[in-house]
Amino acid sequence: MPLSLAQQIAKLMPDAAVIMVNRDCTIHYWSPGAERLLGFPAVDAISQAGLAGSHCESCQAAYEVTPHDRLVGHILTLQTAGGQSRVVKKYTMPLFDDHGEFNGSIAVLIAYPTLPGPGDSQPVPGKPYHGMISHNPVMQHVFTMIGRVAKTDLPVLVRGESGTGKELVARAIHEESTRKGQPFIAINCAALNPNILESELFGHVKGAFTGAIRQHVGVFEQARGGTLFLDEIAEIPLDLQAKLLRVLETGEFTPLGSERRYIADVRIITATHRALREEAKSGRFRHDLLYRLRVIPIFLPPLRERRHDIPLLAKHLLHEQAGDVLVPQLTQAAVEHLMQYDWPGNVRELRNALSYAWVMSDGAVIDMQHLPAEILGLKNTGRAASKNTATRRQLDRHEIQAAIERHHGNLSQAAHSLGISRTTLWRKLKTLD
Ligand SMILES: Nc1ncnc2c1ncn2[C@@H]1O[C@H](COP(=O)(O)OP(=O)(O)OP(=O)(O)O)[C@@H](O)[C@H]1O
Repeated sequence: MPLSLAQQIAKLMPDAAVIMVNRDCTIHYWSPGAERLLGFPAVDAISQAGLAGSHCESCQAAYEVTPHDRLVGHILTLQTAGGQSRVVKKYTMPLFDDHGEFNGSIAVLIAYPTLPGPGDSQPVPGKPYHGMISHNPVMQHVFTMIGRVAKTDLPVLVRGESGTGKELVARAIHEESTRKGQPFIAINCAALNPNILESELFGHVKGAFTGAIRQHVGVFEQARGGTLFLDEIAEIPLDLQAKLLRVLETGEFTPLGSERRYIADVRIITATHRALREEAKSGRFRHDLLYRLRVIPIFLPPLRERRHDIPLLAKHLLHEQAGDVLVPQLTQAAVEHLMQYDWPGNVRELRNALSYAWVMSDGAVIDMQHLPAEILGLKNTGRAASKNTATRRQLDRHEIQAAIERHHGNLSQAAHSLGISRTTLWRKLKTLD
């Protein structure tokens, strides 16, 4: 192994982290610059296979080097030994022996300087921040990240279970950025038929395919100058992933059936509930697209991991729902049940449960018996069945209205979030007048 080569690079670039890995990808050299930039002493780093798997997805991407890796200036966020986020540019060069076999690799990481310093955005714990409320430290860190990344155009990937607030984060970044005032367009890649997804993204000209009776402007064009939020990005088919990658690389897109290329002047924010690295490992997601999209990863913890937020959130959501009308109070017993439940649907489920409870209560006090059966730990028996049709109708109306508002009138997305088809939603809207 040409250790002296790594040492020479380290001498040449004392501020950079110079890391050399063996053919089995264990760390063989860790420069003094790496100690300073990443905070891990060389004695801890050497012989480790990628330090950081346990606490940071992108750390693995930073240290792990495969025979095919040849990364030129990829921007990554990683965590230092002290738990700070650090944005770096990563360069990697695989090395091969005389027989052409992979023989380790050298990685050089340099601090990426364009992010503003801490303190630029000052969310206050317990106060709403772009519609989100929390006093959980992880969420507070997310709010701070939002303020910082908003000052750049770097691609952000938001990961979190359904209903954790991924779209709210994307909107907040847009609102904090200089693109504020320009369009924010959200599209759910899972909700659309893969056959029309390409046209939804890039648009098509009249006659581009059978049934294309008129021109269609895609979301890349609709969001021009603003932000494009691609939700459930892991669900896009591989051939479309290749096309999206090309757009990100060239900064241009071509509508289906068109000869013309357009500049893609959008900031891209993506979201998924899946572990994209795992998707990439299993071949369902392109590695190169993953690296392009996940420059700044933001992770949203599920609600069951921040239970202490539940009373605060419940109050906030009831306030939002009741508006200026009398805001119902939750009894201690109701709060306790809310805090014990696991919330697989996260904040969205909490919102729906409160809508339900509000309808079931007298509107002034919500007690435990007003909560949905699953939250009380009851099986879905008589209680659910005994709901009378009138209440069910009211509840549906409220849920549906809330879903449509949340998705800004987009019925497909509203239907998706309610777990019903677009046609069923139409039918319900008709019966509910
Ligand atoms: N921290 C929060 N404070 C207040 N409301 C929140 C918070 N997080 C989420 N919500 C609310 O929860 C609901 C779901 O949020 P959002 O649509 O952003 O989630 P999501 O993660 O994008 O969901 P999905 O992946 O299913 O699209 C919305 O009504 C949103 O207003």
